[in-house]
Amino acid sequence: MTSQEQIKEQQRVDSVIHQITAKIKSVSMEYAKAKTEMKLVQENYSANTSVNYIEVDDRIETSADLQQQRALASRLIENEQIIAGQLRTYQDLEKSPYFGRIDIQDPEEPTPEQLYIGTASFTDEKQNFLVYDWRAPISAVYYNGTLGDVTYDTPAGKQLTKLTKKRQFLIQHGQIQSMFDTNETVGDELLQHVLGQQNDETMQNIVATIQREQNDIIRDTRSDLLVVQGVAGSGKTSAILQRIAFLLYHSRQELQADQIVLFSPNKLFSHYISDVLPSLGERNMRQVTLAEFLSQRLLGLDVETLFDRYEKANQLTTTQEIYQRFKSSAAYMHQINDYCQRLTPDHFKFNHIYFEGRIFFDRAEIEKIYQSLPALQPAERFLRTKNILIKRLKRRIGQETKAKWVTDQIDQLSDEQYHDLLGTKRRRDFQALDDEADYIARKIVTRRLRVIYDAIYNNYFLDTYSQYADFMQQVTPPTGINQDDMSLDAKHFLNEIEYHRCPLVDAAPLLYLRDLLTGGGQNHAMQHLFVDEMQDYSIAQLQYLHHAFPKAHMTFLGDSEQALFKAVESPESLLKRLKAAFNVHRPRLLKLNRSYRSTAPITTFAKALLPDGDQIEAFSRPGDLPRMIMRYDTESGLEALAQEAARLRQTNGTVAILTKNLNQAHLIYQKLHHQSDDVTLMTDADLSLPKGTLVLPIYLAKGLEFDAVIGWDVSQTNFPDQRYTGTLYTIATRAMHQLVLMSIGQVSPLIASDKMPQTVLQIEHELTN
Ligand SMILES: Nc1ncnc2c1ncn2[C@@H]1O[C@H](COP(=O)(O)OP(=O)(O)OP(=O)(O)O)[C@@H](O)[C@H]1O
Repeated sequence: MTSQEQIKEQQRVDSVIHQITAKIKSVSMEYAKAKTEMKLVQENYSANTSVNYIEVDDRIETSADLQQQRALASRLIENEQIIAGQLRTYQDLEKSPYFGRIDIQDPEEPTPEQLYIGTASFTDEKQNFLVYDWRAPISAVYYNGTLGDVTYDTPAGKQLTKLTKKRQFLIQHGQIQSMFDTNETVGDELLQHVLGQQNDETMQNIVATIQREQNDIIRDTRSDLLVVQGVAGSGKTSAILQRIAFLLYHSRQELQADQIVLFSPNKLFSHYISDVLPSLGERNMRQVTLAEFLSQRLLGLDVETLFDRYEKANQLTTTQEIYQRFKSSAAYMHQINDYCQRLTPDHFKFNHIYFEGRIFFDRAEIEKIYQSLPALQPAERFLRTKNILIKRLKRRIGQETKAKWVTDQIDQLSDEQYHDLLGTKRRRDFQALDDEADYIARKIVTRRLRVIYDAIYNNYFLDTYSQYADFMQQVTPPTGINQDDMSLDAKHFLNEIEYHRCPLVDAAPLLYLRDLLTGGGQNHAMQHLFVDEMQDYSIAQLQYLHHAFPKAHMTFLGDSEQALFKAVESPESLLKRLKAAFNVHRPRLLKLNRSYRSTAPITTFAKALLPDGDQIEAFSRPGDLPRMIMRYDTESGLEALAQEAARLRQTNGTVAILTKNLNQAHLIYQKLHHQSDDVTLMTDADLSLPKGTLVLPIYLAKGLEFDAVIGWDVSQTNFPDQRYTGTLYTIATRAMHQLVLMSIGQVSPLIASDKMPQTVLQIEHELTN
């Protein structure tokens, strides 16, 4: 490209930045004004809240006044937040106003038009677009089109235009660092540059370099079930986040960030991705891990986590494995549904409702209510039972108001307490003095019996656990286990419940049964459900999520090769199973085969670990060959590890030592942290990733990436057979720039196999088998 051309482009950059700076100035003034206004209201508000109440009437007036001020304050806060958001967007644009340019010529136009694309739109005073948002319909051409005739979607339908030029820019601090014209989606030069950089503490947005197949995921607004199977490092997580930003832009009026929920693999990951949406001027969606979601819904129980499962996964007997598979299947959930539909009223397991240690509503009474109702859907019948119980509770409250303890309590009330009970009522609202006393008595009894109301409201009168155990005893078992085995398992489940524990595999089925019988548990407001690392979810769990968010469009992303303890399944068969389980209309499967995270030598090694690794395409970024270091006892292995970690740290911001399990992570940490204060042991409770040397079990590193990775003890003892292929592959693919593997004793046959080309690994010692 001629330097003349670059000078011209730089002049445009300068001119746009000049206008952005002017805009920042005016918005800053607006912001300062909004802040002052806010402060005034706040001062006024706190002056009012310290008023002494003398008369009830005063209090009512003051509180109306306060309410008005509160509403005003929240409006001002909202306004202040909007302006602050705009300011942040302009400040980002000021450093790098855009990253792309397209020249397009519409059929009826004599000359092409030049459009510039950036992370947000920017218009001049006459509302001419100086920068187009990357999510605008026309911007799709930048990501999708090669030069020539192209079409793009608009609200009015498909539009045809001719793409005559596509130019990419790297602009930093207002200066064009490089620019290229390209016919590709996004040229490799820019991608090389971005991917070669050191890892940041949090993930970056990828809008400047989105690839065509990623763009398909981001801009899909049609599918109700979008399944993305992508190899490690192919940008699945990145695509989710840009997709959310796109959806928020696309449906600005109807969709709010808190109507989108993302299930993420762990809390570290939640933090890791938390900057992407704000960097695109959007609020973050809701984020939750499966463990958090299940324990919120099963309050009082200690629900086994995926991490507990990883730690135990290889201790399961064959029969236990059959249970696990069965309870993870759509067939099991289907049987729960059938069971609930067929359940006769005399098979309901009701609980007594207790009050202060004594039975308040007897289970027999509840049973009778339920049985007396017409044969409706279980949930409807349950709701009616609930309403009758609440009516009876109200009646009991009415009777109790006459009790002596109530009159005694009224006599002892202070003025303040009395007014408190009166609430917004005034003396003149009552016809007679008795009415007022009655009102107060009711309030007192209602407060005391509130726990009963809560118990009814929360369905505590159904013994869900016994009901689920009853289901297990009736279920048709799969081949390999019989009815007696299922009964034993039901006993085991109830025994766990005694200790307030719930096995992970039972959590979703249990909740499903509870929801079907009680009619609860569904959130109809959620419009999009995203599940990252879907290979770690069972179909039963996914089905429960679909039930819990019935209106939500689903986007599930995963890599079956990274399943840490599950057989690999082809994406097509997975989609088929999901389609059958979910009853969706517009399912779509997309695949991402190109891996961007790691250097080409690392990806080449990682793909050689897999039986069907050929489909993985390495991005052509050069780097060192992965190294294999062998030692023959743990002590010298740990020595070598310490040296290796220190060596890698000299050139890398983060070095992660990844282990198979928590015990091994502890062992390493014990040894290393005495030698260096740069070492951190990461646990499930950690929320952020520091720089330095990190030690963590692989399941906590899911979805994350590090400058350098040391895979600890990839020996035959630790990784004996193909059940560990997924684990090893996941370890190797966490590395961006450098990968070292260490083995104590003979190397795992997964690595030391005939299939592994000798050229993909640099070996420090000869392999012994
Ligand atoms: N189009 C792109 N432009 C720039 N960087 C990209 C692009 N696509 C992916 N990357 C980078 O590649 C790395 C891997 O992306 P991401 O974590 O989204 O992949 P993933 O498929 O979710 O990986 P995994 O399944 O292994 O966790 C990230 O650093 C991401 O920023």
